[in-house]
Amino acid sequence: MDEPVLLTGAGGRVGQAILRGIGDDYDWRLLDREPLPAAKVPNGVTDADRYVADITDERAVREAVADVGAVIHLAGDPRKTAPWDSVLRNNIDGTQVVMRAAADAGVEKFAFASSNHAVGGYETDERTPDLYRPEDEYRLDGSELPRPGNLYGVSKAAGESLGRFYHDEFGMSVVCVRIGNLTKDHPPREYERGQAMWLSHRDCAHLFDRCLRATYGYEVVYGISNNDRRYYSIERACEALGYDPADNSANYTFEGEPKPDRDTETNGGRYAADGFDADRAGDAPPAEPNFPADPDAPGDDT
Ligand SMILES: NC(=O)C1=CN([C@@H]2O[C@H](COP(=O)(O)OP(=O)(O)OC[C@H]3O[C@@H](n4cnc5c(N)ncnc54)[C@H](O)[C@@H]3O)[C@@H](O)[C@H]2O)C=CC1
Ligand SMILES: O=C1O[C@H](COP(=O)(O)O)[C@@H](O)[C@H](O)[C@H]1O
Repeated sequence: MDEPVLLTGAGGRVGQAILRGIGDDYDWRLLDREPLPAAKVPNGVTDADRYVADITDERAVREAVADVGAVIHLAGDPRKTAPWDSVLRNNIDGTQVVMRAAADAGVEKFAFASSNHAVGGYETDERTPDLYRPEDEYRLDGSELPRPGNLYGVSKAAGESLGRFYHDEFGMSVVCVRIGNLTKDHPPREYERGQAMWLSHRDCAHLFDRCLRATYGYEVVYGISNNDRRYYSIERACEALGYDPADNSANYTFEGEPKPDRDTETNGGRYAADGFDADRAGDAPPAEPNFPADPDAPGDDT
């Protein structure tokens, strides 16, 4: 892609996993409502390419999106316990502002960070916990209707719908990635559900790289690693995007330790050059988070 790529929510966990992996492969515009410290910014990204703005600020978003070829839209409230007023503003209204501005600017490709919680309602009492185990053959493949288990999931389903609209009515290529559970260096510890939907940092960066390079119309795919435990199919991501994940939560013990003789080497450090600090890039969010802490959020694994 010759034109710049706008990454919203660049300072967060997913944004940093992406920048750590493919930070020097694109000309980035980084947008976040929090200023990004140098350690979170790849080399070569100038001050002019960094936007401290809220995604509900239409004017700022239109400025950031001008002349970009693609958008990776991550900014929003990621808490599964997020209240309606927050997801309405940050996730639904914010996504509408970013998608509308992108469509008006003639952006070619738009990758939207959807979530497993858009389909959490399929995890019924009858299906769980078997669903989370390697022997279970039940699969969601992205063609099913959303079935949110919380208001956060509702907001992600709304984002997917906005994407459908901006594809059908404006011709923008849109891919909605229902991200599983991103953690760094090892799958979520002692958490069957999390291990079934683990997305490693390197697979995350690779998947969004494919979203920028592949040719597609409108897609809904699952963003998880190649886990033996899984109830989300990665087939569509492989077929439509050329996704080829490297990691599998089965290569780790239930406690999250690498199993001997398994390939668990992560690709940390590729971008450890001046300024951008790869060792810090994937760390948990800053001590003062944007949103009050999610009581159910995993500890320090992100
Ligand atoms: N981390 C995960 O495992 C998963 C994440 N997701 C989605 O991926 C996206 C990123 O998630 P994380 O990186 O984990 O969250 P995060 O909270 O670490 O990062 C979000 C970033 O967006 C920024 N932001 C939030 N609201 C904003 C607004 N109104 N305007 C401008 N910037 C804003 C924050 O400052 C923060 O830097 C979210 O949309 C989340 O729902 C979906 C599924 C799983
Ligand atoms: O959408 C999200 O999902 C992940 C995984 O969900 P969980 O129910 O296993 O915690 C979550 O960690 C992340 O914060 C959220 O944005």
